[in-house]
Amino acid sequence: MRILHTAAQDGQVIWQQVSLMNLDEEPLLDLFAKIEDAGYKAIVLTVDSAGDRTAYRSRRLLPDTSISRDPRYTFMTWDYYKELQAMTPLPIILKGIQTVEDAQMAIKVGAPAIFLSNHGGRSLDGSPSPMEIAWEIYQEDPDIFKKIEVYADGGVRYGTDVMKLLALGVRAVGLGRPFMYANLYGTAGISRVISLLEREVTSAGANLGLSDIRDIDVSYVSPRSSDKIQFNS
Ligand SMILES: Cc1cc2nc3c(=O)[nH]c(=O)nc-3n(C[C@H](O)[C@H](O)[C@H](O)COP(=O)(O)O)c2cc1C
Repeated sequence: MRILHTAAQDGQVIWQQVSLMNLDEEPLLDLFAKIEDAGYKAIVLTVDSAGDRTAYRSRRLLPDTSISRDPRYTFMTWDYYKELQAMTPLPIILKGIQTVEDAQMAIKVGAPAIFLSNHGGRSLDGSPSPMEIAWEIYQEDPDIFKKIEVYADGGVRYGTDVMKLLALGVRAVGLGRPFMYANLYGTAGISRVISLLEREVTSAGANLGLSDIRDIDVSYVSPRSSDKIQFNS
């Protein structure tokens, strides 16, 4: 944890993801104190994934490394979230929000931000992608995007995925496996992913007639069917 933070560039904001499984290793207050001391700016708490991860494809190829989740996951409630938030001055961002109702509850309990995520589909096959969740939120309660910071990850592969999520009101997106796979080529691989994405986002923005990415809004996208979104051009 400390090593990662030491590697951060000046001004780079780093968050620490935690699962309740970490409780097996150390008491929560100690864990939170370590995260605070190391200089992280937020804690990202995984609130779903109560069961074992499924990781379907790797299970067919690799030895079974599944671990039973801590049974305390079943006690993950909104009240428990409030207790956790009271233990640290750092904002605790809820990761794994998949419905408009849970996004509304997050606002109600005063969460600073939420992460729409299905963990890249590794936890529960068939769970909605962040694009589908963001679209559901936009249709049913678009003010959510104004009331709370909404981030998203899972299946973001192209610049156009980034743009569609931002158009719906998501503030920032995350990518998992593209960076993991690129890391096989070390710094060069990571730089390549960043430059590809940068180019894709820039050219999608230009083709949409945007001069500043901050001007993107929902008028730039429309539904093709209930679960697919296309650009308006
Ligand atoms: C090997 C691997 C391990 C992961 N471990 C965790 C984890 O411990 N906790 C968590 O919240 N998400 C975990 N994730 C999910 C990522 O944080 C992220 O949500 C996901 O990879 C985003 O989807 P993408 O890979 O399609 O971009 C893991 C993902 C991968 C590929």
